[in-house]
Amino acid sequence: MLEPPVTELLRPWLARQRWYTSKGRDPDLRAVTTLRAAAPASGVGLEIALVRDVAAVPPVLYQVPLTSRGEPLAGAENALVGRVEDSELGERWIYDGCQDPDGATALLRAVTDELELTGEPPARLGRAHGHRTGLLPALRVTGARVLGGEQSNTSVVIGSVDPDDGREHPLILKVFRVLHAGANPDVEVQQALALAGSSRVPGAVGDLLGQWPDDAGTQVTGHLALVQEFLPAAPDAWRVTLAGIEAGTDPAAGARSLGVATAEVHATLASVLPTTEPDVAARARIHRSWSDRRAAALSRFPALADRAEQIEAVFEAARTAPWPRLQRIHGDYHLGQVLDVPGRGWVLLDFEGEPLRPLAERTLPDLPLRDVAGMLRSYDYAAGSVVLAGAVEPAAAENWLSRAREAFLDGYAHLTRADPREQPELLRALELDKALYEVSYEAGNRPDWLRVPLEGIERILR
Ligand SMILES: Nc1ncnc2c1ncn2[C@@H]1O[C@H](COP(=O)(O)OP(=O)(O)O)[C@@H](O)[C@H]1O
Ligand SMILES: O=P(O)(O)O[C@H]1O[C@H](CO)[C@@H](O[C@H]2O[C@H](CO)[C@@H](O)[C@H](O)[C@H]2O)[C@H](O)[C@H]1O
Repeated sequence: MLEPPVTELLRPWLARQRWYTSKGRDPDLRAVTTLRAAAPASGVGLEIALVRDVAAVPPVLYQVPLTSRGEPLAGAENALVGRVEDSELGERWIYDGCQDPDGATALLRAVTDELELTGEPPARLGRAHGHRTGLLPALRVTGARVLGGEQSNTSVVIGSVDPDDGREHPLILKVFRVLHAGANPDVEVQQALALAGSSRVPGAVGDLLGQWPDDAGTQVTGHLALVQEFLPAAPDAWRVTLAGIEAGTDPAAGARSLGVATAEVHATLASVLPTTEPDVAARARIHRSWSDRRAAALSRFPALADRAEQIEAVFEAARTAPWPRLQRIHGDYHLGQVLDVPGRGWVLLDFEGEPLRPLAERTLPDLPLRDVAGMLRSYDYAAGSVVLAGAVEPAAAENWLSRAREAFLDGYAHLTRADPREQPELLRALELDKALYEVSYEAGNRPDWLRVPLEGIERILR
């Protein structure tokens, strides 16, 4: 027994985290289960608390790995969640398990199936299973650090060496914060690509599957974490692109090669994962999702009501236009999801899909042009953000944007032999859909950036 109970301890802390989805509103947490390491490494206990925020509509299930220590951990003040009184162990210091290097190491060991995590008996059953996909030697962990920045999940870079030859094998452990029943596309799609031999995603190492009771008490399964090869010294395309615009560099070569890389990934995905006909039901479902996004953006930004009819007309034109076969895609493709890896080229990350979209939708075959549209929106964001910052004149940014767009589309068309510009209704609807999603996303996360998708909507409607 802990005093205060873990849900009370977590309440104020969770509300301050970047990945908390109901910013500005207090959570109301219910304990779902706690997965505990059977034999704690180094005397530091790892527990994964699964807590449901029932104040959110619909309720959101969060994963919170915690470590429990008998003494404070020097230098880890920022990782301290709080102090509790444990009825068996006495006073304990509870840390964010991702920021505590022993916690991150224990999570890695759970993924590589060297550490067992079991749920609280008897009523709140839960369990986790590690699953190794890569042939890694027995590694010695040398350190762990959480990556900072704007992230929907928590990623920890883990240094490790092969004790036999001293070679370094840096790894990245991604802890999914919002959990869903079912396979997480970030695991499923990236592993499918990596195991097909694609160098366009990081090497696969393993994943952690969890079991927990859903709202109705039925045991469900979903992914808790993913471990991959970490690619050091690889800036993401967002940073590379911003530096390029500010320096006045021609974007054509980089954007074209990104178009080629995108088409290559789409081709591999179509060959290793199921594809489907765009039948009446699939078209209706996707068309409905566009209308839902329009409604969500309008409720976030009511002034958009003036544009509602024009927006619906764009969606209607796309619904009746010719559609290609549906297939698995990236799903939330933007410049921040691509690394520029020296000697390897563009490497794609984060196939989890849009965090604001239900998982059931994100795992269905979809329109590959959705990714093309996502990247075009991202070039628009890059141009918009340098103008917002006053770093580049609007006319120069506009000129840069049109070169980047055309080069990206040329690269994509070159490899696929299907030019997205030959499907203008669909491409326009998907760009508009993404911009509407961005209105909702920015309203909840970065209201100062709202101008960028709003201006994007105006441009698309023009
Ligand atoms: N395998 C990797 N190698 C190097 N950096 C990575 C790797 N995976 C993720 N990153 C870095 O971590 C950031 C966040 O990862 P991402 O998978 O996009 O997480 P999130 O879902 O939290 O946004 C990326 O933008 C990138 O900078
Ligand atoms: O990377 P995530 O999976 O967390 O994606 C979410 O956050 C992104 C912001 O970091 C957001 O992307 C939007 O902003 C980007 C610039 O920061 C821009 O390049 C993208 O085009 C734009 O959509 C993404 O939409 C959201 O799902």
